[in-house]
Amino acid sequence: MTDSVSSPVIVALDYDTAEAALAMAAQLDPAVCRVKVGKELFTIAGPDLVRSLVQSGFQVFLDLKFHDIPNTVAAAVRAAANLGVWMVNVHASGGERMMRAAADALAPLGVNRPLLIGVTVLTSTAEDELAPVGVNRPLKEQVVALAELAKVSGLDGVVCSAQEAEALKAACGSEFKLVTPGIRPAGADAGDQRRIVTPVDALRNGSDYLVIGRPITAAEDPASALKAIVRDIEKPSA
Ligand SMILES: O=C(O)c1cc(=O)[nH]c(=O)n1[C@@H]1O[C@H](COP(=O)(O)O)[C@@H](O)[C@H]1O
Repeated sequence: MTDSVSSPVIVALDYDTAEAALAMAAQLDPAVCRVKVGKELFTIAGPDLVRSLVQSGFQVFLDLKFHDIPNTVAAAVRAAANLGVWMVNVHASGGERMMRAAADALAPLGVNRPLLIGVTVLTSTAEDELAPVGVNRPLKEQVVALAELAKVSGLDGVVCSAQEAEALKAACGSEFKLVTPGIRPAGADAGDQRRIVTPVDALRNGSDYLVIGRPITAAEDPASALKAIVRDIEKPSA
């Protein structure tokens, strides 16, 4: 799919009703930003909502972070592609065979296939949370290792923190897409996120796409909050 959207921002539509998500989408311009449908909204509003956003002209990132046996994940990403989404993700920790099955399932769709992205280490995870789940190397090494595995498995890129973007571009090359949540304008509340970066710094580090939820959706005027972020990242010094 072509990059016809002017900003790298993906607005996370983390709402608990289809009406709220559509009301937010109505304030957004599909020529300026993309939208993300995650677990909460999809569980509530399902594929009809996704189709409706696609029909409104949005490039949709379906963020369901699939992690299952290869056959199930392959079928799930195929179902996502049939909804017309622009991007879909799986957990890179599901391993090479699972990721290859997902990539192989999308390959027959050619240029019309969604981008297939692997989640490395969630941006809400801090360094000291890895050992208790059995990961005994530094967080950045874990992110790079999962990204390299995603790349050899045929994925288009990964979800990571923009804190790791520079290391990942060096390890995986400039074409490998970096999708970075945990984005917070200076002074914004981190909430449950642990590895946060400002929009300007994220792009400087090499992020291709910025996933932004609460700094936009919880703002008093979400459309203005998005405009301010876009203005910031388009400044010549950015
Ligand atoms: O895959 C994702 O989109 C994702 C991965 C990750 O590591 N961290 C992360 O925050 N996300 C999603 O990105 C969004 C971030 O939202 P805010 O923290 O409100 O900006 C949420 O919808 C998360 O589900």
